[in-house]
Amino acid sequence: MSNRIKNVVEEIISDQWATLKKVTYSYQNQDQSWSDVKREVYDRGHGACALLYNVKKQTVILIKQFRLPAYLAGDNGFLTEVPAGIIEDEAPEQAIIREIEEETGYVIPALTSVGDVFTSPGAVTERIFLFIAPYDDAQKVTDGGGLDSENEDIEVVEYAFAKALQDVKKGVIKDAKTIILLQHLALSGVMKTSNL
Ligand SMILES: Nc1nc2c(ncn2[C@@H]2O[C@H](COP(=O)(O)OP(=O)(O)O[C@H]3O[C@H](CO)[C@@H](O)[C@H](O)[C@@H]3O)[C@@H](O)[C@H]2O)c(=O)[nH]1
Ligand SMILES: [Mg+2]
Repeated sequence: MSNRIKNVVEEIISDQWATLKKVTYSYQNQDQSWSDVKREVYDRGHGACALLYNVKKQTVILIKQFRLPAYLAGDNGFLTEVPAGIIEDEAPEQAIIREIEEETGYVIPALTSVGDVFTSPGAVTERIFLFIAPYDDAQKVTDGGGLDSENEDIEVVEYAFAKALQDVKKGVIKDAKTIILLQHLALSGVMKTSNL
């Protein structure tokens, strides 16, 4: 906690599926003076996501689903992403193991953590925990596709890794966590990037 922040007062504006708060606080500027600041903050918890890769096939598993906020922002709304989900009362790795199975149909017993990021720190409290893991065909146990009870309609796509990187370059893949993980995998040297 910074001693440049004090008198934090939170007021809940909306508390339905997630929470929207109005927060006031005193902030000490670089010149030591104090300002009173007011901000709106959206809290929908934290998330976890994972990039599944197969070195032998040079492929990755991505999913495509409709994202209303992206649609409202002018996109067609159908985003290609890594599987991801909201962390409930559990460790990030446990959350992503469950989400991978629900969304892609793969059972992945263990993953490697590659850190965590704030997705939109000016407005949203969310921290996303990033993972990678190898997969093979034998680990696919169901079709995946998400939960009907949550109106999820997810298409699972096995992508050539080189095509995924080209789609990042072309701006076809626009989701930040997905781009971070694809670029991480490219930099890690685990997959071939020589033809790019
Ligand atoms: N009823 C209701 N359901 C909602 C609402 N907002 C989202 N949902 C549903 O709640 C479910 C959440 O699915 P998860 O798989 O757990 O989360 P996610 O949306 O994939 O979130 C992941 O990706 C996000 C986008 O990058 C990340 O923000 C998040 O941290 C996580 O990584 C989805 O079915 C979604 O439609 C809402 O306002 N009301
Ligand atoms: Mg999800």
